[in-house]
Amino acid sequence: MDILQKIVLQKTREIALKKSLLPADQFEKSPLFGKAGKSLSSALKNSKSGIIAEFKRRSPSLPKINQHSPVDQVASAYERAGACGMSVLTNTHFFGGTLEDLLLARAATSFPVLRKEFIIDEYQILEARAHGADVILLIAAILKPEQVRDFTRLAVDLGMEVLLEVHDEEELDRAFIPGIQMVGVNNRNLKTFEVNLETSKRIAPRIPAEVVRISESGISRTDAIKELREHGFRGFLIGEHFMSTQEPGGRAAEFIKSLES
Ligand SMILES: O=C(O)c1ccccc1NCC(=O)[C@H](O)[C@H](O)COP(=O)(O)O
Repeated sequence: MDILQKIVLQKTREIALKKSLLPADQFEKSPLFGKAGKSLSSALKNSKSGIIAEFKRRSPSLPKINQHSPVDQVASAYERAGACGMSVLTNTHFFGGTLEDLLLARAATSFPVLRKEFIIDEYQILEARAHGADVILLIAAILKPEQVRDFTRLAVDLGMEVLLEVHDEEELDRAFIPGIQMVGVNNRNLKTFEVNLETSKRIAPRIPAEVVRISESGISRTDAIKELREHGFRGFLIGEHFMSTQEPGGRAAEFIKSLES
């Protein structure tokens, strides 16, 4: 079983339990539920940096990244640093994140916030909105095309945007549908955990021109961003490079400043 299969198995059990404890209609009671979401795709189109900074405590490829930095402080420091949005891992079992992290990041900032989760059920989309997400991630590798279509429709109806994540051309061709605002190419091979930015460059020409291109994972050099921009990328999702210090916001600020020079 590969890591995505393991994650999906665990998520399936978790969602069944959650549904029995808290029915989905309860999410409508959240004060955040009816609020209009903030557009990450517009922020990226108008941004100089294009940086989406991630809050990530640990991961299957790196068991200890940052156990101590408080999410609200990191979130506001990322915003001050000039990031145009933030990604919050809410997956507890494999990444040590929580839905409370998402709420705290939302409350501490006014830029768009992405819920980074392995979404396999509409329940999680309602949950995302109730906890202040502006964007959800849909991972092509774990979804059928009809799920991508239905989940996109629901997210858009709730005022959110969708970032469709792909690892190769086949996933893109199978899962992309008009209405998706952003496509993210994940440079991490989830079978070996190796990262290779060539993956983004190879897939870029296949992404429809009107869609915002985001390169995800393994980015730690400003030169890499300059190269990826030449391939039409407008967004750059960075987790480990910022979080593997006690001052993630400070590292993001330095990085963004050196991008501008
Ligand atoms: O990061 C992992 O080990 C991982 C393993 C299995 C599924 C997803 C995984 N990562 C999620 C992400 O997409 C990254 O957190 C994100 O792109 C940032 O990557 P990085 O800058 O390399 O931390």
